[in-house]
Amino acid sequence: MTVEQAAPAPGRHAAAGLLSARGVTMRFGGLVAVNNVDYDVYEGEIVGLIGPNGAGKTTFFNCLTGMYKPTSGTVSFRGRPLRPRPQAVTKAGVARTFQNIRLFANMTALENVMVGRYCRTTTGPISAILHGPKYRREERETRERALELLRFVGLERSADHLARNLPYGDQRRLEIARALATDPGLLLLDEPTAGMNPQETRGAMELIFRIREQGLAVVVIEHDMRFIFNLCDRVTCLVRGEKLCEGTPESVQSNPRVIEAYIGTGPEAAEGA
Ligand SMILES: Nc1ncnc2c1ncn2[C@@H]1O[C@H](COP(=O)(O)OP(=O)(O)OP(=O)(O)O)[C@@H](O)[C@H]1O
Repeated sequence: MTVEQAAPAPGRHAAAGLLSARGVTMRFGGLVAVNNVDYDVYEGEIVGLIGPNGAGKTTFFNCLTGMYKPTSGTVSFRGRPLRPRPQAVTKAGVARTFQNIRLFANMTALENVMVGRYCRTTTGPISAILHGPKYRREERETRERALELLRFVGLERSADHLARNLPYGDQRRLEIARALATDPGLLLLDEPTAGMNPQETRGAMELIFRIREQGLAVVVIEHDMRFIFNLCDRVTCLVRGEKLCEGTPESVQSNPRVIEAYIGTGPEAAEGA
């Protein structure tokens, strides 16, 4: 498959790449879910990853975040190779949310965000067990930061509510707050508006813009094309595990190969594209 690649907007990519994937391939037995994908994300941009069902988007996210060890290829972040282990990737500064929300259902919203924060705390096991001064200070700071993040995503009033009792859209926001608690430089969102009503979707877009204002880069997988094209600086389209094209929302939206890839996957997608 030939990849059509739009030239980057002048000046936009003068900065060094934040995340860089080269030749990433993921096979499941005989199925090649991701095939030799090169991918770059630059500081402070919002990029979209689109493609019909089964195109390999989530598998690619899993390769970027250490959930899967790619069959071949490399991923680096801030110029350093990323070890394909979720914890190592999080510590390096890449956070993600999941297509199917993965919160601790029986913990409060605040506790969920605090859990995200623990990858940045340094209290050793002895101090934690004895609740020593260092533990208490870190616990207080963790709590304050978690509250700040709940405010940032608009959930401050739900801090003490159990995650499972939150409305669906709020659960998605909570997942984002928990991801932000790890202090990432790059946030990967897998279908952040799935199941949301139009008002919640507008809220999610506004939240992603505010996350970028904090200096983060964001990659978004979405089936809602209007959302993607209104939100993103750049869009990449995957089809059958391969990169079909990449460029500005306008160029991708009007690309006949993208439209063709969506036709046959359902009227909704074709209409959206
Ligand atoms: N763990 C796995 N084992 C075997 N096959 C898998 C596995 N995960 C994904 N696949 C297959 O890899 C292909 C890509 O799936 P993936 O979920 O990455 O696509 P997607 O673009 O995210 O799809 P969707 O938009 O429907 O979420 C599909 O054919 C899927 O069935």
